[in-house]
Amino acid sequence: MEQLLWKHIQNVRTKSPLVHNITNYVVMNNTANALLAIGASPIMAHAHQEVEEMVNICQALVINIGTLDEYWTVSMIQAAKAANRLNKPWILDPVGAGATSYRDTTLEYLLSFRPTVIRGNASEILALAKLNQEKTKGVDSTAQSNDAVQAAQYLHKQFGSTVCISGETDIIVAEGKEMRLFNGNALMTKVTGLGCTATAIIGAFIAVTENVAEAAAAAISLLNIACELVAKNVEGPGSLQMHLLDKLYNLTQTEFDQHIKLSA
Ligand SMILES: Nc1ncnc2c1ncn2[C@@H]1O[C@H](COP(=O)(O)OP(=O)(O)O)[C@@H](O)[C@H]1O
Ligand SMILES: Cc1ncsc1CCOP(=O)(O)O
Ligand SMILES: [Mg+2]
Repeated sequence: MEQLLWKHIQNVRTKSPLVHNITNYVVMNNTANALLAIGASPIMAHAHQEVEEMVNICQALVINIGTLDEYWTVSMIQAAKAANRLNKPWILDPVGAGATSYRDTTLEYLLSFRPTVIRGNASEILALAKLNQEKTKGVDSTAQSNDAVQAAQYLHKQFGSTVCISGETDIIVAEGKEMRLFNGNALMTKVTGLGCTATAIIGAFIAVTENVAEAAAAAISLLNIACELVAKNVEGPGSLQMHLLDKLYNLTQTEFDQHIKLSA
């Protein structure tokens, strides 16, 4: 499995897929840079006049509802609809699901276009499956990944999506499959947008990888091993964020093989 995942990483580096992102103001620059660092080609575009055409030329679409507003919601729906019609792989990041009814209504509509992958923290996955009535605190999780496995299975059954629950352990739920990934570093929770970065990177991997669960596992392992290695030599979140781009860019197969921890 580990060798297979490294092959997917190399594939992204050589094929350089065009990844269309409709994401939030907080992370736009960071996620574009992370996509470039792993070898993909990002484009951020949300104008109603061009969204459908953009989905047509890209190899994958990323929709992230972090800083929703009326105009962007329409862009997201146009894009998700087009991806579904054109059979393009697309990933949904339900940032802050359950925090407000506006987010939930928008997410309900987006889910109807059957995202290839859904990636969120445990609170968001729980809210999305409407299995808990508690309010999400905001964009950060108040639950553990394990608590959301049933919710992820429900979402998979309902929408056919591969579901990635992020946290200290990342869990990937797909058809008859549950993978657990144990890389990463707690300092990652102190840098905004690393969940969004995970989502964008998965977007690049589903563009070039047929097996969606493997694509997600390769993407998450790449990000988390890079952070883990960088975290050893940094003083705090600021330098983690900066050095992460370098490590995403130059991570070697030896480093990957020596550090990857998963159960498939
Ligand atoms: N306590 C932790 N230890 C190691 N890695 C973590 C931890 N918490 C989150 N991560 C990693 O940080 C990234 C973002 O996850 P998370 O914080 O759950 O997302 P979000 O930012 O959307 O809430 C994921 O790649 C995840 O594996
Ligand atoms: C803080 C914040 N507010 C709206 S979007 C956003 C970024 C959330 O990023 P992540 O979910 O990756 O931590
Ligand atoms: Mg998030």
